Amino acid sequence: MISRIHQAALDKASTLIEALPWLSALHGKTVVVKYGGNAMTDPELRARFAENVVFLRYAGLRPVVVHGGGPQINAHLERLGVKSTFTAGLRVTTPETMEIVRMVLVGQVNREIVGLINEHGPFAVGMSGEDAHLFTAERKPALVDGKPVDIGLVGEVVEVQPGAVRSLLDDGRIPVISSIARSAEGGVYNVNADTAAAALAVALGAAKLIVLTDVEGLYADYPTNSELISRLTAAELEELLPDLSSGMVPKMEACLRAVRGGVPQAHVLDGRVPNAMLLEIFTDEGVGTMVLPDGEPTGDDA
Ligand SMILES: Nc1ncnc2c1ncn2[C@@H]1O[C@H](COP(=O)(O)OP(=O)(O)O)[C@@H](O)[C@H]1O
Ligand SMILES: CC(=O)N[C@@H](CCC(=O)OP(=O)(O)O)C(=O)O
Repeated sequence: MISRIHQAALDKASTLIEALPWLSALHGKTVVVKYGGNAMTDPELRARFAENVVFLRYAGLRPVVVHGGGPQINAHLERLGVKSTFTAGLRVTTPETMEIVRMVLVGQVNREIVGLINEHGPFAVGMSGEDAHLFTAERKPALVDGKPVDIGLVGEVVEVQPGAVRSLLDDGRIPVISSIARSAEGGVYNVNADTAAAALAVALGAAKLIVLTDVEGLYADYPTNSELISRLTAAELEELLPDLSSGMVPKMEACLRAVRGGVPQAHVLDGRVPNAMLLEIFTDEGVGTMVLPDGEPTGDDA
């Protein structure tokens, strides 16, 4: 008879075996993980996030982290008494705000993520999206009721030169990238981190884009309904986009951009759930919302 202790050990072994097809399919593949500021507020969860990323690296994948830090920027602006507003989910960015955005993302948030990953070994190397011409952006107005509104030094990534990131990956490192871009004219732009992550996933030919946030995934009819949409195609998402509200708009646009750009799967996951990334990648269940290319079966018609 199998004792209870043995049963627990057997269950662990089956969980490991369940991961085998995914380990095999994703070996050597690049996964771009967007780590949102709202998913990094709890120190315990930040440590779990770092562990998960290092796990992916040891499991033979090539993880790349692109991070935001909206709440951390807000806190710093508040301390300095600088007012900041958002239009259509994007921060109105004056030259003074830009200096602070850059300082917080590159000098504070990036350093913290790099430090947490490197507690496990010499893996993480921090970069700003400006470095080695990684991201070049053009100034982008926000769209309010279909009309363009100037929001200052906010950019849309128009060119990605992923060479430096590829070299780091080839060297076994984990690139950790802040969502700042250079402008072709020599300045810097504040770019939404979801959009930057999608652009990089496309340029690297990543196998997955994973966006970590502070909700389970995409809800239908938010906020009246919290029914999770677990799978949808790019075309289905495109239809939903005009009805989405601010926080989710850049995230779902990023998933659409990634999938339309050739990334086979884009996911929005709950960063508040410990090990959500590992559950998504290595188990049969899957969690959060998955966006697939057109023509792929979703849950409803699979
Ligand atoms: N349809 C929706 N489904 C889920 N969340 C939504 C939806 N529409 C808007 N949201 C909001 O978007 C937020 C996530 O965006 P945001 O706050 O910008 O996160 P992050 O800092 O991770 O980028 C959620 O906390 C939720 O309040
Ligand atoms: C243009 C714009 O809005 N940029 C964002 C960049 C950081 C970000 O995207 O952070 P999250 O991922 O935590 O939201 C900002 O200034 O807050």
